[in-house]
Amino acid sequence: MSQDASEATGPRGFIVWFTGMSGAGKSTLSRAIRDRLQSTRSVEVLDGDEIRTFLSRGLGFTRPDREENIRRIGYVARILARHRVAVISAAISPYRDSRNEVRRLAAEEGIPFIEVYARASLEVLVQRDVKGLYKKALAGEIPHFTGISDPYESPESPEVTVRTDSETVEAGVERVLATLRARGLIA
Ligand SMILES: Nc1ncnc2c1ncn2[C@@H]1O[C@H](COP(=O)(O)OS(=O)(=O)O)[C@@H](OP(=O)(O)O)[C@H]1O
Ligand SMILES: Nc1ncnc2c1ncn2[C@@H]1O[C@H](COP(=O)(O)OP(=O)(O)O)[C@@H](O)[C@H]1O
Repeated sequence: MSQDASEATGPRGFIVWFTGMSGAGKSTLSRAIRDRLQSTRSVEVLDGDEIRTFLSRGLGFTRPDREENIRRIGYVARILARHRVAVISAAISPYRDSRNEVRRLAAEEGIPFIEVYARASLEVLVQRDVKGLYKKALAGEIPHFTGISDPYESPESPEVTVRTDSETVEAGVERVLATLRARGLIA
């Protein structure tokens, strides 16, 4: 049986939900935010790569598979947030409907949900090519590659947009933290 979260004490949980294309900076910003918060509270990063190894193994990159991946991450995020963890999700989550569904389910439980759009131009992403995937995708070697051979639906009204092609990591982190502070979620 699960513990009644209302019996626990400490700051309330919330979900910071990153979205953005591969190489946009979701992992970098998530880890930096975790580093800033972890001395004062419980915090967990749900990183795309790790999730796909342990929770969503076997899922690919078709729309139904990505939707299932996001549904699972959202489920775990809500469980953690219920127990007062600051949850940071760093999956691409390219579909607006999937993100909005996670937001809706969080809202049903009164869990604050902060959508953060990690945004950079395709030109910069291709220049960065952190994992060498853009080169392959542009050569037609990766079907369903987000932004090249698969859609990316940018958020319509994210709580925060971080332009990682023109802002420093530190500035992006500060803006996310400022939003959390303004909502009374962190000190
Ligand atoms: N076809 C295709 N499209 C996009 N990304 C691909 C693809 N194939 C492999 N990868 C690698 O998988 C990481 C994205 O997985 P996610 O779980 O975040 O994707 S999703 O949210 O389910 O859409 C993504 O990681 P990040 O670069 O950290 O975003 C890629 O490294
Ligand atoms: N302002 C910034 N914010 C985040 N990442 C940045 C920024 N400027 C440059 N980068 C670099 O861009 C890359 C982003 O990679 P990563 O965080 O793995 O992206 P993602 O998780 O979205 O795939 C890293 O090499 C990071 O150092």
